[in-house]
Amino acid sequence: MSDESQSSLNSPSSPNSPSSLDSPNSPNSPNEPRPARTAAVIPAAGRGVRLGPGAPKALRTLGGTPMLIHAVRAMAASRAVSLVVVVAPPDGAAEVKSLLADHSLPERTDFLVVPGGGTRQESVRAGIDALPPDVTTVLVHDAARPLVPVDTVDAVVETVAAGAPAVVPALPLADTVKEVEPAAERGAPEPVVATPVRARLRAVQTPQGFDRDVLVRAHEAVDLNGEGATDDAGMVEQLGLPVVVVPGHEEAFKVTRPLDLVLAEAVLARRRKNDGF
Ligand SMILES: Nc1ccn([C@@H]2O[C@H](COP(=O)(O)OP(=O)(O)OP(=O)(O)O)[C@@H](O)[C@H]2O)c(=O)n1
Ligand SMILES: C[C@](O)(CO)[C@H](O)COP(=O)(O)O
Repeated sequence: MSDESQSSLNSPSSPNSPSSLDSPNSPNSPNEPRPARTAAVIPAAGRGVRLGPGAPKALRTLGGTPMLIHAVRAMAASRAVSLVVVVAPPDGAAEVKSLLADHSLPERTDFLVVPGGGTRQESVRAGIDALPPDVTTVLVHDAARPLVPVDTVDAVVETVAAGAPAVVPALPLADTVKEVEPAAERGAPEPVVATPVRARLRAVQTPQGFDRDVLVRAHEAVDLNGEGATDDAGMVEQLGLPVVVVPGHEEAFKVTRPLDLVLAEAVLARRRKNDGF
Protein backbone atom coordinates (compact mmCIF):
# COMPACT_ATOMS: atom_id res chain seq x y z
CA MET A 1 0.00 0.00 0.00
CA SER A 2 1.58 3.29 -1.03
CA ASP A 3 1.38 6.36 1.21
CA GLU A 4 -0.56 8.07 -1.57
CA SER A 5 -3.33 5.49 -1.38
CA GLN A 6 -3.97 6.24 2.31
CA SER A 7 -6.07 9.24 3.20
CA SER A 8 -6.14 10.52 6.77
CA LEU A 9 -9.04 12.73 7.67
CA ASN A 10 -8.29 14.47 10.89
CA SER A 11 -6.24 17.61 11.24
CA PRO A 12 -2.47 17.06 11.14
CA SER A 13 -2.17 19.00 14.39
CA SER A 14 -4.38 16.57 16.29
CA PRO A 15 -2.44 14.77 19.09
CA ASN A 16 -3.42 11.37 17.70
CA SER A 17 -2.95 12.43 14.12
CA PRO A 18 -2.44 9.68 11.59
CA SER A 19 0.08 12.04 10.05
CA SER A 20 2.22 9.94 12.43
CA LEU A 21 1.59 7.15 9.89
CA ASP A 22 4.25 8.76 7.77
CA SER A 23 6.79 8.61 10.57
CA PRO A 24 8.74 5.36 10.74
CA ASN A 25 7.86 4.22 14.23
CA SER A 26 6.11 4.67 17.55
CA PRO A 27 7.84 6.75 20.25
CA ASN A 28 8.81 3.60 22.17
CA SER A 29 12.17 1.90 21.89
CA PRO A 30 12.03 -1.78 20.82
CA ASN A 31 12.65 -2.99 24.40
CA GLU A 32 9.90 -0.98 26.05
CA PRO A 33 6.43 -2.54 26.38
CA ARG A 34 4.13 -0.98 23.79
CA PRO A 35 1.22 1.05 25.16
CA ALA A 36 -2.03 -0.57 24.09
CA ARG A 37 -3.80 1.26 21.29
CA THR A 38 -6.94 -0.19 19.76
CA ALA A 39 -7.89 0.36 16.13
CA ALA A 40 -10.95 -0.79 14.21
CA VAL A 41 -10.65 -1.94 10.60
CA ILE A 42 -13.95 -1.71 8.71
CA PRO A 43 -14.03 -3.65 5.44
CA ALA A 44 -16.55 -1.76 3.31
CA ALA A 45 -15.42 -2.65 -0.21
CA GLY A 46 -18.12 -5.21 -1.02
CA ARG A 47 -20.75 -4.75 -3.74
CA GLY A 48 -23.71 -6.11 -1.80
CA VAL A 49 -24.83 -8.47 -4.56
CA ARG A 50 -27.26 -10.30 -2.25
CA LEU A 51 -28.93 -6.99 -1.37
CA GLY A 52 -29.80 -6.41 -5.03
CA PRO A 53 -28.95 -3.71 -7.56
CA GLY A 54 -27.80 -0.31 -6.37
CA ALA A 55 -24.82 1.46 -4.86
CA PRO A 56 -22.14 -0.54 -3.01
CA LYS A 57 -23.84 -1.88 0.15
CA ALA A 58 -21.83 0.18 2.64
CA LEU A 59 -22.90 3.38 0.90
CA ARG A 60 -26.61 2.59 0.91
CA THR A 61 -28.61 4.51 3.46
CA LEU A 62 -30.26 3.46 6.67
CA GLY A 63 -32.49 6.11 8.24
CA GLY A 64 -31.07 8.55 5.69
CA THR A 65 -27.45 7.93 6.70
CA PRO A 66 -25.00 5.64 4.85
CA MET A 67 -24.62 2.25 6.48
CA LEU A 68 -20.87 2.81 6.64
CA ILE A 69 -21.31 5.93 8.76
CA HIS A 70 -23.43 3.95 11.23
CA ALA A 71 -20.70 1.31 11.41
CA VAL A 72 -17.95 3.91 11.87
CA ARG A 73 -19.91 5.60 14.65
CA ALA A 74 -20.52 2.24 16.32
CA MET A 75 -16.75 1.62 16.50
CA ALA A 76 -15.87 5.19 17.51
CA ALA A 77 -18.49 5.02 20.28
CA SER A 78 -16.11 2.79 22.22
CA ARG A 79 -13.73 4.85 24.36
CA ALA A 80 -11.10 2.19 23.69
CA VAL A 81 -11.03 2.79 19.93
CA SER A 82 -8.79 5.70 18.90
CA LEU A 83 -8.35 4.90 15.19
CA VAL A 84 -10.82 3.68 12.58
CA VAL A 85 -9.49 2.42 9.24
CA VAL A 86 -12.18 2.28 6.56
CA VAL A 87 -11.49 -0.02 3.62
CA ALA A 88 -13.31 1.55 0.69
CA PRO A 89 -14.39 0.05 -2.64
CA PRO A 90 -11.22 -0.05 -4.83
CA ASP A 91 -12.38 2.93 -6.91
CA GLY A 92 -14.30 4.67 -4.11
CA ALA A 93 -11.71 5.91 -1.59
CA ALA A 94 -12.26 9.58 -2.49
CA GLU A 95 -16.03 9.23 -2.17
CA VAL A 96 -15.72 7.51 1.21
CA LYS A 97 -13.29 10.13 2.42
CA SER A 98 -15.68 12.96 1.60
CA LEU A 99 -18.55 10.98 3.13
CA LEU A 100 -16.68 10.79 6.43
CA ALA A 101 -15.83 14.48 6.23
CA ASP A 102 -19.52 15.33 5.69
CA HIS A 103 -20.77 13.52 8.80
CA SER A 104 -20.18 14.34 12.44
CA LEU A 105 -17.76 11.89 14.03
CA PRO A 106 -16.01 11.95 17.41
CA GLU A 107 -13.02 14.32 17.43
CA ARG A 108 -10.97 12.07 19.67
CA THR A 109 -10.91 9.37 16.97
CA ASP A 110 -8.52 9.30 14.00
CA PHE A 111 -9.72 8.09 10.62
CA LEU A 112 -7.98 6.58 7.64
CA VAL A 113 -9.36 5.46 4.30
CA VAL A 114 -7.65 2.86 2.14
CA PRO A 115 -8.81 1.10 -1.04
CA GLY A 116 -9.97 -2.51 -0.66
CA GLY A 117 -9.55 -5.67 -2.70
CA GLY A 118 -11.61 -8.25 -4.54
CA THR A 119 -12.41 -10.37 -1.47
CA ARG A 120 -13.23 -9.56 2.15
CA GLN A 121 -9.93 -11.13 3.17
CA GLU A 122 -7.96 -8.90 0.80
CA SER A 123 -9.83 -5.85 2.04
CA VAL A 124 -9.14 -6.66 5.68
CA ARG A 125 -5.49 -7.22 4.79
CA ALA A 126 -5.34 -3.75 3.19
CA GLY A 127 -6.71 -2.29 6.42
CA ILE A 128 -4.20 -4.17 8.56
CA ASP A 129 -1.34 -3.00 6.34
CA ALA A 130 -2.35 0.61 6.97
CA LEU A 131 -2.18 0.36 10.78
CA PRO A 132 0.46 2.49 12.52
CA PRO A 133 3.04 0.64 14.65
CA ASP A 134 1.57 1.65 18.02
CA VAL A 135 -1.67 -0.31 17.46
CA THR A 136 -1.64 -3.47 19.57
CA THR A 137 -5.29 -4.53 19.42
CA VAL A 138 -7.34 -4.69 16.22
CA LEU A 139 -11.09 -4.97 15.80
CA VAL A 140 -12.35 -6.13 12.41
CA HIS A 141 -15.92 -5.01 11.86
CA ASP A 142 -18.20 -5.44 8.83
CA ALA A 143 -19.63 -2.21 7.47
CA ALA A 144 -22.64 -4.44 6.90
CA ARG A 145 -23.27 -4.64 10.69
CA PRO A 146 -24.21 -0.99 11.23
CA LEU A 147 -26.17 -1.37 14.47
CA VAL A 148 -23.81 -3.23 16.80
CA PRO A 149 -24.21 -1.76 20.32
CA VAL A 150 -21.17 -0.26 22.04
CA ASP A 151 -21.45 -2.75 24.93
CA THR A 152 -20.70 -5.57 22.50
CA VAL A 153 -17.68 -3.69 21.13
CA ASP A 154 -16.39 -3.04 24.64
CA ALA A 155 -16.87 -6.68 25.69
CA VAL A 156 -14.68 -7.79 22.78
CA VAL A 157 -11.98 -5.20 23.53
CA GLU A 158 -11.94 -6.10 27.23
CA THR A 159 -11.58 -9.82 26.52
CA VAL A 160 -8.60 -9.19 24.22
CA ALA A 161 -7.11 -6.89 26.88
CA ALA A 162 -7.51 -9.72 29.40
CA GLY A 163 -5.18 -11.87 27.27
CA ALA A 164 -7.28 -13.68 24.67
CA PRO A 165 -5.52 -13.59 21.28
CA ALA A 166 -8.80 -13.70 19.34
CA VAL A 167 -12.36 -12.91 20.43
CA VAL A 168 -15.65 -13.18 18.56
CA PRO A 169 -19.13 -12.05 19.59
CA ALA A 170 -21.71 -14.71 18.81
CA LEU A 171 -25.25 -15.86 19.53
CA PRO A 172 -26.86 -19.29 19.94
CA LEU A 173 -28.86 -20.43 16.91
CA ALA A 174 -32.65 -20.41 16.69
CA ASP A 175 -32.79 -22.90 13.80
CA THR A 176 -31.55 -26.46 13.68
CA VAL A 177 -28.60 -26.72 11.27
CA LYS A 178 -27.98 -29.53 8.76
CA GLU A 179 -24.71 -30.30 7.04
CA VAL A 180 -25.43 -31.29 3.43
CA GLU A 181 -23.70 -32.51 0.34
CA PRO A 182 -24.10 -29.33 -1.75
CA ALA A 183 -25.92 -29.93 -5.04
CA ALA A 184 -24.17 -28.93 -8.24
CA GLU A 185 -27.42 -27.49 -9.56
CA ARG A 186 -29.16 -24.65 -7.71
CA GLY A 187 -32.45 -25.78 -6.18
CA ALA A 188 -31.74 -29.52 -6.56
CA PRO A 189 -32.37 -31.71 -3.45
CA GLU A 190 -29.27 -32.00 -1.25
CA PRO A 191 -28.54 -35.12 0.84
CA VAL A 192 -28.15 -34.45 4.57
CA VAL A 193 -24.78 -35.56 5.90
CA ALA A 194 -25.12 -34.64 9.57
CA THR A 195 -27.04 -32.66 12.18
CA PRO A 196 -24.59 -30.86 14.46
CA VAL A 197 -25.69 -30.53 18.09
CA ARG A 198 -27.33 -27.11 18.08
CA ALA A 199 -26.43 -26.31 21.68
CA ARG A 200 -22.76 -26.34 20.65
CA LEU A 201 -23.22 -23.97 17.69
CA ARG A 202 -22.91 -20.17 17.65
CA ALA A 203 -23.66 -17.66 14.91
CA VAL A 204 -20.65 -15.39 14.74
CA GLN A 205 -20.81 -11.61 14.43
CA THR A 206 -18.37 -8.72 14.35
CA PRO A 207 -16.41 -6.84 15.61
CA GLN A 208 -13.92 -9.63 16.05
CA GLY A 209 -11.00 -8.58 18.25
CA PHE A 210 -7.37 -9.64 17.94
CA ASP A 211 -3.94 -9.19 19.30
CA ARG A 212 -2.40 -7.38 16.34
CA ASP A 213 0.53 -9.77 15.87
CA VAL A 214 -1.79 -12.78 15.87
CA LEU A 215 -4.05 -11.23 13.23
CA VAL A 216 -1.08 -10.36 11.02
CA ARG A 217 0.29 -13.90 11.32
CA ALA A 218 -3.13 -15.36 10.50
CA HIS A 219 -3.45 -13.29 7.32
CA GLU A 220 0.08 -14.18 6.26
CA ALA A 221 -0.58 -17.89 6.84
CA VAL A 222 -3.79 -17.84 4.84
CA ASP A 223 -1.98 -16.17 1.96
CA LEU A 224 0.65 -18.90 2.10
CA ASN A 225 -1.88 -21.74 2.20
CA GLY A 226 -4.06 -20.21 -0.45
CA GLU A 227 -7.09 -21.27 1.62
CA GLY A 228 -10.13 -19.13 2.12
CA ALA A 229 -11.91 -18.26 5.35
CA THR A 230 -15.26 -16.58 5.86
CA ASP A 231 -14.09 -14.70 8.94
CA ASP A 232 -10.82 -13.58 10.48
CA ALA A 233 -11.13 -15.69 13.62
CA GLY A 234 -11.30 -18.77 11.39
CA MET A 235 -7.83 -17.91 10.12
CA VAL A 236 -6.53 -17.72 13.69
CA GLU A 237 -8.06 -21.16 14.32
CA GLN A 238 -6.06 -22.44 11.33
CA LEU A 239 -2.92 -21.28 13.14
CA GLY A 240 -3.91 -23.53 16.05
CA LEU A 241 -4.37 -20.58 18.40
CA PRO A 242 -7.33 -20.24 20.77
CA VAL A 243 -10.38 -18.20 19.81
CA VAL A 244 -13.02 -17.39 22.41
CA VAL A 245 -16.64 -16.37 22.07
CA VAL A 246 -18.34 -13.62 24.07
CA PRO A 247 -22.07 -12.87 23.95
CA GLY A 248 -23.11 -11.09 20.75
CA HIS A 249 -26.23 -8.98 20.30
CA GLU A 250 -29.30 -9.51 18.14
CA GLU A 251 -28.97 -5.94 16.81
CA ALA A 252 -25.47 -6.72 15.51
CA PHE A 253 -26.97 -8.72 12.63
CA LYS A 254 -25.47 -8.44 9.14
CA VAL A 255 -27.41 -6.60 6.47
CA THR A 256 -27.13 -9.14 3.68
CA ARG A 257 -30.52 -9.50 1.97
CA PRO A 258 -33.38 -7.04 1.34
CA LEU A 259 -35.35 -8.21 4.40
CA ASP A 260 -32.36 -7.37 6.64
CA LEU A 261 -32.64 -3.78 5.47
CA VAL A 262 -36.29 -3.69 6.56
CA LEU A 263 -35.31 -4.99 10.01
CA ALA A 264 -32.42 -2.53 10.28
CA GLU A 265 -34.72 0.41 9.46
CA ALA A 266 -37.15 -0.79 12.14
CA VAL A 267 -34.42 -1.15 14.78
CA LEU A 268 -33.07 2.30 13.97
CA ALA A 269 -36.55 3.86 14.11
CA ARG A 270 -37.12 2.26 17.52
CA ARG A 271 -33.79 3.58 18.80
CA ARG A 272 -34.52 7.09 17.54
CA LYS A 273 -37.96 7.00 19.16
CA ASN A 274 -36.47 5.83 22.45
CA ASP A 275 -33.82 8.57 22.24
CA GLY A 276 -36.51 11.18 21.58
CA PHE A 277 -35.46 12.04 17.98
N1 LIG B 1 -14.17 -7.47 -1.57
C1 LIG B 1 -14.80 -7.22 -0.43
C2 LIG B 1 -15.97 -7.95 -0.07
C3 LIG B 1 -16.61 -7.63 1.13
N2 LIG B 1 -16.12 -6.62 1.91
C4 LIG B 1 -16.83 -6.23 3.12
O1 LIG B 1 -16.98 -7.32 4.01
C5 LIG B 1 -18.16 -7.14 4.79
C6 LIG B 1 -18.98 -8.42 4.85
O2 LIG B 1 -19.23 -8.85 3.54
P1 LIG B 1 -20.66 -9.07 2.91
O3 LIG B 1 -21.74 -8.84 3.87
O4 LIG B 1 -20.62 -10.36 2.18
O5 LIG B 1 -20.73 -7.86 1.87
P2 LIG B 1 -20.71 -7.93 0.32
O6 LIG B 1 -19.52 -8.70 -0.17
O7 LIG B 1 -20.82 -6.52 -0.10
O8 LIG B 1 -22.08 -8.72 0.01
P3 LIG B 1 -22.38 -9.74 -1.17
O9 LIG B 1 -21.62 -10.98 -0.85
O10 LIG B 1 -23.85 -9.92 -1.11
O11 LIG B 1 -21.92 -9.08 -2.45
C7 LIG B 1 -18.94 -5.98 4.16
O12 LIG B 1 -18.86 -4.86 5.02
C8 LIG B 1 -18.25 -5.76 2.85
O13 LIG B 1 -18.25 -4.40 2.40
C9 LIG B 1 -14.96 -5.93 1.54
O14 LIG B 1 -14.54 -5.04 2.24
N3 LIG B 1 -14.32 -6.26 0.38
C1 LIG C 1 -17.37 -12.10 9.23
C2 LIG C 1 -18.80 -12.54 9.25
O1 LIG C 1 -19.65 -11.41 9.37
C3 LIG C 1 -19.03 -13.41 10.49
O2 LIG C 1 -20.32 -13.88 10.52
C4 LIG C 1 -19.21 -13.31 8.02
O3 LIG C 1 -18.52 -14.52 7.94
C5 LIG C 1 -19.03 -12.50 6.74
O4 LIG C 1 -19.52 -13.25 5.66
P1 LIG C 1 -19.84 -12.56 4.27
O5 LIG C 1 -20.36 -13.63 3.39
O6 LIG C 1 -18.54 -11.95 3.80
O7 LIG C 1 -20.88 -11.52 4.54
